[in-house]
Amino acid sequence: MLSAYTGSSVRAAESPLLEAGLGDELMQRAAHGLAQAAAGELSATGGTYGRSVVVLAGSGNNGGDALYAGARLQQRGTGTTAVLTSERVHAPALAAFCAAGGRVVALSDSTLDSAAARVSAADLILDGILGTGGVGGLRGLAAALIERVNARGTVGTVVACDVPSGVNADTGEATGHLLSADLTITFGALKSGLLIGAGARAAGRVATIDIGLGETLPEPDLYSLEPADFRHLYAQPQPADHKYSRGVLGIAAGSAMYPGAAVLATGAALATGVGMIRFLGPERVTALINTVHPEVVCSQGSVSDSHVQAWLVGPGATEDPGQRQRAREAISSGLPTIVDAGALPLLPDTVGAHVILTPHAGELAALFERRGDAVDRTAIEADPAGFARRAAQATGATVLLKGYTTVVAASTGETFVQANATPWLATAGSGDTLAGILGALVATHAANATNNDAGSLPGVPPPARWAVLAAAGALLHGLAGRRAAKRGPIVVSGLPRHIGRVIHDLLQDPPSTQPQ
Ligand SMILES: NC(=O)C1=CN([C@@H]2O[C@H](COP(=O)(O)OP(=O)(O)OC[C@H]3O[C@@H](n4cnc5c(N)ncnc54)[C@H](O)[C@@H]3O)[C@@H](O)[C@H]2O)[C@H](O)CC1
Ligand SMILES: [K+]
Repeated sequence: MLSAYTGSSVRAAESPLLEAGLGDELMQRAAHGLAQAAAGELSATGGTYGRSVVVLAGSGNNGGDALYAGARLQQRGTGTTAVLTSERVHAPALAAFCAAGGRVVALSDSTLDSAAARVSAADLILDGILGTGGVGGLRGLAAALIERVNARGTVGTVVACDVPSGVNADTGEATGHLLSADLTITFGALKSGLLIGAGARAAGRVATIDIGLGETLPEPDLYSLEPADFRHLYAQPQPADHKYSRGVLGIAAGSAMYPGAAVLATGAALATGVGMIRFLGPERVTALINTVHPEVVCSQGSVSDSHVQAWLVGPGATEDPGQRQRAREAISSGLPTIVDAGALPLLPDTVGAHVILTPHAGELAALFERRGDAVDRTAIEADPAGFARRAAQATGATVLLKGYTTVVAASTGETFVQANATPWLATAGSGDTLAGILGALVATHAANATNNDAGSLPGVPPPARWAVLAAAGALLHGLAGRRAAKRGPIVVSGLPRHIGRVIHDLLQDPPSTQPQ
C-alpha cells in the first residue's frame, strides 16, 4: 500500500530540519536523487555523455533542486542549459550550476521562442519551475514557455522535480499550461497531488527519494492499494466452505428499459467469486438473467424475503417502482449495500459506513444538490478526494467516486485513490461491472468477517474497512480493464473473463515467498 501526504504536511515535516540548519543538506539529497534518476533515463536511451539537458528553474527551492541536479549531470558529461523562468533564482544552486560549466538563458519576451525550441529538442528536461510552494497554475513567462513547448512537442524525457510544475501538491488540481512528465521524482514522501486528478495524469511514473524526513511525517493524507495488497483483502474459499458460508449477494438491478446493466453487474459479481447470487427484478429481467447466468437464483420477490449477506442495488434500475422499493429496503436492511446509479437518489439523510455509494462526478453533484449543497460537477472533477470526503462525511456512507482516478472515502476520513484503470474502460456498462465486483467482495467479506482478516490492512484503522474493500474492487476493475484493453477496445460484456484471470494472478504467492 502506498501512503501519500499533502505538500503542506511534507513542508511542515521539513521545517524542524530546516530550523536545525539542514536545509542545504536536504536539498543536496534531493538533487542527488533527481540527478541519479535523470542519468538513469539518459543511460536507458544511449548514455549521458554529450546528451542535451535543459533545466527549467523557477524562483524557489524547487528550482534550486533542479539546478543542483543539472550541475551533477553536467559533471557527468551532458550539455546542460538552465532556462531561468523568473528574475529570482536560488543563488547558491545557480552558482554551482555555472561552476560545473552549465549554460544559462534568462527567459524574456525575446528569448521565449528560442528557449521553447531548445526545450523541445532536448534529450532530457528537468522541470523545476514550481514545487510545493506553487500557488495556482503557471503564470507569466513560464506559462508562455510551456504553452509553446507543448505546441511543438518534446522529443526527450521530461523529469518533473517533486511535482509537475503548476500541479497542486495537495489536491492534484492544475489550471493552465502543464508540462506532462514521463517521470516525477518526489522528495521526502509521496505527494497526494501525484496520485489524483490532473496531477496523476501529468506525473507519469513516480518515484520517491528519501531525504530523511522519517518520523516527522504525520498520518498519511491518502492511501493507494498496490496489486500485492489484493491477496490480503480477498476472502478465498476455505475447504469447509459451502455456498452460504462463502457469501450470498442479493442483486436488485435492471429494469424493462435497461435489462443489460443487470446482466453486466451479475456477470462481474460471478466472476469475482461469490457463494450464491439471489437476483430480484421484474420478469423480463429475471428471464434474461436466467438465460445468461443460469447459476443465479432469480425471483420477483422482496428484499425482506431474501436471505443474503450483502446487497447491490441500482444498476439499470431507473424508473421501475419495484426496483426502487427493493433498493430502499436494502439500504435500510443493515446489511452491507452497494448503492449505484438509479438507487443513489433514494439514499436517506444518513446511513452507516457499510453503505457504499458509487457515483460518478455528475451523480455526486446531483446528490449534493438534493441535500441543498449545490456543487458544480467540474469542481468535483478538479478535487475528487475533497468532494468524496465531503460526501462521506455528510452521509455517513463510504463513497467511491468514479473517474480517471477512482477515489474512495471512508466517513471517518481515510481516503484511497486508485489509478489502475485505463481510459478504454470509459464505455457504457463499465460502472455496472464495477458495482458487481464490489457486491461480490462485500458479500464474501461479510460472510467471512469473523474468521479472517479480509477488509483490514495494517496501518488502516478498522472503521475504514469498507473503504479498503471498495478500493480493492476499484483496483481489480482497473486491472481487468487493462488486461482486456491489451486486445483492443473493451467490450464490457467480455470483462468478467478478465476479472477471473486477474484474480488468479493476484492470488499467486509473491515470487520471494515461492518454494525454490
Ligand atoms: N524546504 C526544503 O528544505 C526542501 C525543499 N525542497 C524543494 O523545495 C520545493 C519547495 O520550495 P519553495 O521555495 O518553498 O517553493 P517553490 O520552489 O515551489 O516555489 C515558490 C516560489 O514560486 C513563486 N510562485 C508561487 N506560485 C507561483 C506561480 N503560480 N507562478 C509563478 N511563481 C509562483 C513564489 O513566489 C515562490 O517564490 C519543494 O517542492 C522541493 O522541490 C527539496 O525537497 C529539498 C528540501
Ligand atoms: K516542478
